[in-house]
Amino acid sequence: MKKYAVIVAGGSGLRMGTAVPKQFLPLRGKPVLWHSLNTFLKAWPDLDIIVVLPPDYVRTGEEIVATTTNPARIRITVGGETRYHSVKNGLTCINETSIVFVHDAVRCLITTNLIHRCYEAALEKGNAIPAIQPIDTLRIETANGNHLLDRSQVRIIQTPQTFYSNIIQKAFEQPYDPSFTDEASVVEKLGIPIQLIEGEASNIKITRPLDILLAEKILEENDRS
Ligand SMILES: Nc1ccn([C@@H]2O[C@H](COP(=O)(O)OP(=O)(O)OP(=O)(O)O)[C@@H](O)[C@H]2O)c(=O)n1
Ligand SMILES: C[C@](O)(CO)[C@H](O)COP(=O)(O)O
Repeated sequence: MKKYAVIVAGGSGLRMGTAVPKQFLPLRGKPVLWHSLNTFLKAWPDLDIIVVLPPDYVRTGEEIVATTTNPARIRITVGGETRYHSVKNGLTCINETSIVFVHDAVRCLITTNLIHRCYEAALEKGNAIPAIQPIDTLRIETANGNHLLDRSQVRIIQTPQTFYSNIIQKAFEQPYDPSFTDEASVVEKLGIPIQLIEGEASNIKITRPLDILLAEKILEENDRS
C-alpha cells in the first residue's frame, strides 16, 4: 500500500517562547524538523512526505529538506491558523489511495519501529493512534472541587496518527470545530471508532525549553548505543 506522511510544522511555538519556532531549533546539530523528516524517509523507500510549514518559513524549510537523505520524496506546502487547518492543507496534496501518517514535526524522537507498528495496525483496522499510560496521579476539577481519576483508564495521545486516506480525507471535509485537537477527534466525529496502540515514552512533543534538554539527552544516548 502506498504511504504518505503529513508532517505538520506550521505552528509558531508560543509555549517555547523562542524567536524561531521550535521545529527549527537545533538538536544535536540538526533542526528538530530534520530529525522527524529523516526518520520517516528511513521507514520505507516508497513513503512520500508532505511537510507543512509556516508561510514565513518556507525558505528555511526548503533548506532543511535539501539536507535530508532524500529531498525528492518531500513536498512542501503551507500551514493554516490551527493544527486542523495545517493538516487539511497537507491532505489536499494526496491524490491516491494510501495509508496516511499525520505527525507533529516536533515529535522528533519518533522511531521507525513505532511508524511500522502504526502502519500494520491501521492497515488491519482502518486507523491507529499511539498512546501511553500516564505516570502521575490525576485529578479532575469539577464545579464543586476536584476528584481523583482512575489513571488506568486514561491515555496520553501521541502521533503519528495513522489512517486510510479515504477516511481521513472524508473526516477533514467536516467544518473546523475548536474541540479538534488531533486527527482522531476529527475522524471520531464521523462516528468511526478509534484504535489505540502502544506509543513510546520517548516520543515526546517538544513544547517547552525543558523538552529540548530532554531530547538532546535521549538522542545522545541513542547515538551512543
Ligand atoms: N497552526 C498550526 C499549529 C501547530 N502545527 C504543528 O502541530 C504540531 C504540534 O503543535 P504544538 O506543539 O502545539 O505547536 P505550536 O502550535 O507551534 O506550539 P504552541 O501551542 O506552544 O504555540 C507542531 O509540529 C506544530 O508545528 C501546525 O502545523 N500548524
Ligand atoms: C496531536 C497531539 O500531539 C497529540 O498529543 C496534540 O494533541 C497536539 O496538541 P497541541 O496543543 O497542538 O500541542
